[in-house]
Amino acid sequence: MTALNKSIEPGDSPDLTEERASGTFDTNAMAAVIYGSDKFAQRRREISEAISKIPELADSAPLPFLDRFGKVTEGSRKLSVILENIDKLIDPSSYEEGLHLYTEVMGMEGHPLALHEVMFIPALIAQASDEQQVKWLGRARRREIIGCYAQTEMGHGSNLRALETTATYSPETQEFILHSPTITSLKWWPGALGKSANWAVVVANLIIRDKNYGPHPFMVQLRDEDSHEPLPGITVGDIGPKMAFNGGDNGFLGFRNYRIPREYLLNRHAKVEADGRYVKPPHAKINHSAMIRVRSHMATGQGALLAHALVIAVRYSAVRRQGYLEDKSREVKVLDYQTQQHRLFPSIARAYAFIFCGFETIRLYDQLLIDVQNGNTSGMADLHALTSGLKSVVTYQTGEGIEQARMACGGHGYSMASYISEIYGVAIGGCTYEGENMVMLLQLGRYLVKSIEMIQNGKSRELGPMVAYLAENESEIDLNLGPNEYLKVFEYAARNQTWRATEKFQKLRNSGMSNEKAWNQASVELTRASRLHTRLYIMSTFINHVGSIVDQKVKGVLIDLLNVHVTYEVMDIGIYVQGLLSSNQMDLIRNQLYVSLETIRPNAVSLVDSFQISDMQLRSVLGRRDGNVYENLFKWAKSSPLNKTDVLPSVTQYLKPMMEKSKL
Ligand SMILES: CCCCCCCCCCC/C=C/C(=O)SCCNC(=O)CCNC(=O)[C@H](O)C(C)(C)COP(=O)(O)OP(=O)(O)OC[C@H]1O[C@@H](n2cnc3c(N)ncnc32)[C@H](O)[C@@H]1OP(=O)(O)O
Ligand SMILES: Cc1cc2nc3c(=O)[nH]c(=O)nc-3n(C[C@H](O)[C@H](O)[C@H](O)COP(=O)(O)OP(=O)(O)OC[C@H]3O[C@@H](n4cnc5c(N)ncnc54)[C@H](O)[C@@H]3O)c2cc1C
Repeated sequence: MTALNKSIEPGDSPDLTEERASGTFDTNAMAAVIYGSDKFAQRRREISEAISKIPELADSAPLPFLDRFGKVTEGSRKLSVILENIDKLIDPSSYEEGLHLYTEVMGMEGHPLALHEVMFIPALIAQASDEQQVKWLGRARRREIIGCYAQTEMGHGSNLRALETTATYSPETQEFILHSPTITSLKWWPGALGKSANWAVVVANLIIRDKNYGPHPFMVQLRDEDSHEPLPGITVGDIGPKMAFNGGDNGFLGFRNYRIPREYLLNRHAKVEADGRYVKPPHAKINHSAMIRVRSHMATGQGALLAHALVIAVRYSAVRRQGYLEDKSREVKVLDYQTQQHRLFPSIARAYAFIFCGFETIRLYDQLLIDVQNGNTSGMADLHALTSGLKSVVTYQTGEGIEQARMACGGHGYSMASYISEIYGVAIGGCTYEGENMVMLLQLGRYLVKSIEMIQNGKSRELGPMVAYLAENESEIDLNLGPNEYLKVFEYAARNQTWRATEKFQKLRNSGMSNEKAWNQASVELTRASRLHTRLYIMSTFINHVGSIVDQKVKGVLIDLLNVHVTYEVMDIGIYVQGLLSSNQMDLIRNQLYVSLETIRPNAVSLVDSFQISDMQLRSVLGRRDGNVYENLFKWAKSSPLNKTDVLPSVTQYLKPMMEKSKL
């Protein structure tokens, strides 16, 4: 019996055992749905089992007790153990298996290869020519070199057109000269840059004969491959502690007229010939493909983070007893309170929705990658708009859900023993990285405005499938018919808001205001339209995915979860549907939501168990699979370095003399 399936083990908390017994479906079958196939769900369990057999892969101390230096060292130590044992643990050619291995062993804190896998290698795949891939990709995959993705500068992250780092072409020597002209031009934030990476994909403005061709990606060696010392002309270091990711070394980087060969411009799409002739890429934004890739993966990634926090909060809520309902002889599980269910269950639904929606988005990205490799860039604008909105909505809602999960654990949720604050710190980083959320919502807003303009110009037929609803008229809503009717409510809200925001923008512009000023004055309304459009997409992919499930018991509980989702989401956007739904209909939906919370209640623990996050990965005293929270909380506190001695030196040095003095 593994520690991961829904089976009940001797010594488990009776409260959790009771919860697992009330589940109506097989958690392994649900895990197969969550992880895309039974085969991969099974592989995850096998990998977790294999990890548990290598004691050196365990944390050397609870991570919250380590200082920054300890966390960075711990990440590198574990990486070396992983690599010594890699063939025993995973199929090294599988990205997904690698991701599971790293997530479980490393925890949330970050490690030297995170950006290497997530951005550096993908940037080489998308932007390096075949010849360049022969030169670098194999070395990167074999981890002979460690890379990062260095784009953001101290002064500019969102506005890529204002980046200051230059790569000036010298036809005489056939080199690019990289230079950081100001303090604000220092690269700032790239993960793994500070201390780990020896190579980087650096984004710099390409200058040829005084003409600026805009940001382009260059392959740049930063450190000596033997000594790991920075190369002459390179200034590099760590930017200091952050809200989270403190086992990672986000860094700064400056160049002093640093020369690289002409062949180091990643030239799958844009080229500079020896004489300085520039060959344009097939699409102006093709250099942004590494960002599009990460944004496409963020729905699944954030869904997993939300799931992680919910495993902790839901299990803990089933063992935490506080207060009374009808039976005054025993306190109730806090999970029985309607307020607790309302706090947690819609987030369980969102975690599932984000994961399912992520499947579809990754499929769209993989298709785009193939199309672009074949010279067809026509899908780029659609996917850019979609993923811009999606990363913004899922990161924001994930942050909200995790914070509610923390509060749902009361005081112990505030302790690092819950691990929730670490998950929160990591998740909300996503609101900022890969494009600040407001900025990205406005990118989608721009696309929505263009779609409305097409309708106004009689070109509705040319609209893509995801925006076709903007041209439709609303129909009668019968809310007894199920999720598809709720989808229509969302379509109404998104359509109405998109038209209103566009018309506001157009009216301001037509009044003589500049395009930019009119845009700025309509921008809050535009971001609202973008959020509604994105939430509609999430809901529709959730509905479609549930419709495709074969296992009837799994499908049944997912339909219950879908009912939580659609009713909660529609209540949440009440202000946008006032013209469509009567107050009687709103009351009906509200009541359906409360009924659906009760329906989900017996399956709540099984739904979070199905994420199959091992205790090692969970790193939470409150969320442990066996539910034995209290004795382990005491053990955890006793392991605090502060408890190594009864009397601290700071007490002897400062507090005792103070108290002695006060006695006189
Ligand atoms: C795989 C596992 C995932 C888990 C990850 C966990 C690990 C954590 C790792 C964290 C790593 C973090 C890395 C980073 O943060 S890297 C740096 C990311 N930086 C950004 O995202 C910068 C954000 N800014 C931008 O993307 C652009 O500058 C912006 C889109 C905001 C504006 O670009 P620009 O000024 O150049 O363009 P315009 O606004 O003028 O638009 C011109 C037209 O181009 C279209 N456009 C813009 N971008 C794209 C694109 N990428 N693809 C297609 N089209 C694009 C835009 O819509 C305009 O079109 P129209 O003229 O037709 O309207
Ligand atoms: C954990 C983490 C990891 C990161 N990893 C990397 C990495 O590996 N590589 C890398 O290159 N970078 C990395 N970054 C940097 C990240 O990509 C940028 O911080 C991000 O793109 C936001 O840019 P900024 O910091 O310049 O924010 P700013 O753009 O300065 O945002 C500040 C405020 O201005 C607003 N704003 C800006 N422009 C507009 C506009 N046009 N309209 C309306 N409002 C606007 C924003 O909404 C925000 O409220 C990382 C950042 C974090 C937090």
